[in-house]
Amino acid sequence: MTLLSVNLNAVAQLRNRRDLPWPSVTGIARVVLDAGASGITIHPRPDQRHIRRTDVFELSELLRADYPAAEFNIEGYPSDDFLELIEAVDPEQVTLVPDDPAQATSDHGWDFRGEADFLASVIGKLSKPGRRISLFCDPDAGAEAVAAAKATGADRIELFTGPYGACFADPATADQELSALVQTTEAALAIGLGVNAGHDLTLENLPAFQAKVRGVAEVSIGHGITANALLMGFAEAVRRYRAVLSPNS
Ligand SMILES: CC(=O)[C@@H](O)[C@H](O)COP(=O)(O)O
Ligand SMILES: NCC(=O)COP(=O)(O)O
Repeated sequence: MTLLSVNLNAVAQLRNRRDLPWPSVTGIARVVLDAGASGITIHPRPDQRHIRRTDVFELSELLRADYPAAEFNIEGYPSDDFLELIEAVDPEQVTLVPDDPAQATSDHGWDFRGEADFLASVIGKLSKPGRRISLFCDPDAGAEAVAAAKATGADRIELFTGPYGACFADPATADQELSALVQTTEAALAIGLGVNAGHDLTLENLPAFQAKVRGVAEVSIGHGITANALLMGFAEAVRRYRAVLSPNS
């Protein structure tokens, strides 16, 4: 079974359009956990364009108080501020991503060999019982790279599925991407490194991914699931507004 962690970055970004508290990030967290998601993912970025520092603490309190079995997964570049946030919030999973502060979104995995000493030192600081460390990983990283990832002390890699999502409409290219993802996954699992996956996974591209890339422990999905939720929810919202405007029609 592959667990679903719902990324709430997009919900926070929608909320941030106005100086208003809705859509509520903790409110949507409740909805997705009540619906069976196994955890919540956030990627607080330095400019707080979506998840704000206050969201991180509010989500942590919610999970601790009402959803103790849910996993809190915090993603980000291991800056001093990020490490201090992790220390304060103490999530079950930390996913380290090699993003620079100005980056629009995550678009590549770590260079495990080039950054080996840095990653080992960060993981040494972050590791503790009950916390998992995952490293964002290029889909075609291959066996040598995942061995280097394992040597840093990480528990898992997170496969960057953006390139697969981007080429899904072209079956031949998507098949090549899936083969690369399978090879990287098998190499990781063979040496005892767990595998997560995420970025641009959708209801359309997830079935083929799930059928071919076996052994993935968790997927984190945000943008696609938020788009689906809007589409699936707009009709009911319109009906309710119309009922207020024309109660007897
Ligand atoms: C690490 C990763 O895969 C990203 O999907 C990230 O969490 C998304 O960040 P944005 O929501 O800021 O694009
Ligand atoms: N780690 C990937 C993630 O959390 C969600 O990415 P996306 O579905 O918003 O592209």
